[in-house]
Amino acid sequence: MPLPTHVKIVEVGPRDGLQNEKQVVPTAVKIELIERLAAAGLPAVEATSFVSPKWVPQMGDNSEVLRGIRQQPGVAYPVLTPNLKGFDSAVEAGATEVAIFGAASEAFSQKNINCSIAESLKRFEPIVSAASALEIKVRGYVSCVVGCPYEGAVAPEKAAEVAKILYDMGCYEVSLGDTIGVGNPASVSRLLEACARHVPMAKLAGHYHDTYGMAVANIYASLQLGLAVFDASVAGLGGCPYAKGASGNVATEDVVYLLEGLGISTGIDLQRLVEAGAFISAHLGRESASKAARALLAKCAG
Ligand SMILES: CC(C)(COP(=O)([O-])OP(=O)([O-])OC[C@H]1O[C@@H](n2cnc3c(N)ncnc32)[C@H](O)[C@@H]1OP(=O)([O-])[O-])[C@@H](O)C(=O)NCCC(=O)NCCSC(=O)C[C@@](C)(O)CC(=O)[O-]
Repeated sequence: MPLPTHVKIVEVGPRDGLQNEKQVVPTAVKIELIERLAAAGLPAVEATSFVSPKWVPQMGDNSEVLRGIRQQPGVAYPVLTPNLKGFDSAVEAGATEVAIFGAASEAFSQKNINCSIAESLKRFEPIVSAASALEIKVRGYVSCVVGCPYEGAVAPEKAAEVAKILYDMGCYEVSLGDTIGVGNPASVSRLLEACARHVPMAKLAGHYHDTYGMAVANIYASLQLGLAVFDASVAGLGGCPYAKGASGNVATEDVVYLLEGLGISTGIDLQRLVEAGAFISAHLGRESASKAARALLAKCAG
């Protein structure tokens, strides 16, 4: 199959990236990061999550963040909503796109959102109905699509089953989360083949963490199967608070560098993206996890 000519990147750094940071990141820094990412050409920047602040304190300023962004036309700013309470707060703060997040592993579902997979799917139904009435788009996530930190390997069919339910429920796209980054091109290809038997490939996205350094290889394997939407996190920020040891998402800069090399358009200005990554890395007081960003910054400096 020929590679896609255009790929959409969903930037998840301000949410998935920052949610695991121990130090409190000021609201103004989060807002500036989101605005820099949108200015770099990202078509979607996941801004925050309306989860319990007891569970994820870093996202406790969700309303201030969402209200504070000077939104650009044509850019989506989705937010995570685990239940109707979160959805209502998100709508009140002006959300026009939300994401619901389930899992392919029972143990992870319990640890992450305190209920079983079946209960979570029941909980999502009223969110999707309410969103549909308000013409709010809903994206779906399935976590632990390759492996779970508590249960080990996850069967591709299990991930596909949950992806199908989310898609049939009304999610416009389902993002497949390799939450702990254990996938490799072979296992991710098996996963995509299983999911594409139930959900059109054009409605799936890849969300690959880079724990074992396989994320870029997994994206390349996914492109070969026709996948054209990928989640990524600027400077490779992140990890999940309920998946110990998992590293950040694949770095957005690395994905853009790969895609540019393959002649695939993204609409993203790599230089401005690298500057956004340098901005948040300087704030966090550490070097970017993106190899492409580090190389480009060194080239500029030298
Ligand atoms: C789902 C809950 C809320 C259940 O948490 P719970 O404790 O079972 O909730 P509850 O319904 O029993 O309510 C308990 C208290 O929480 C409050 N509450 C209830 N809901 C909300 C809300 N939405 N916003 C604010 N407050 C809320 C509620 O009002 C009540 O307050 P109290 O009466 O005790 O004062 C909790 O487990 C939670 O917030 N979990 C979120 C965990 C999380 O954010 N994980 C990271 C995101 S997922 C991820 O990163 C993976 C992904 C998407 O990136 C893809 C991948 O990589 O795989």
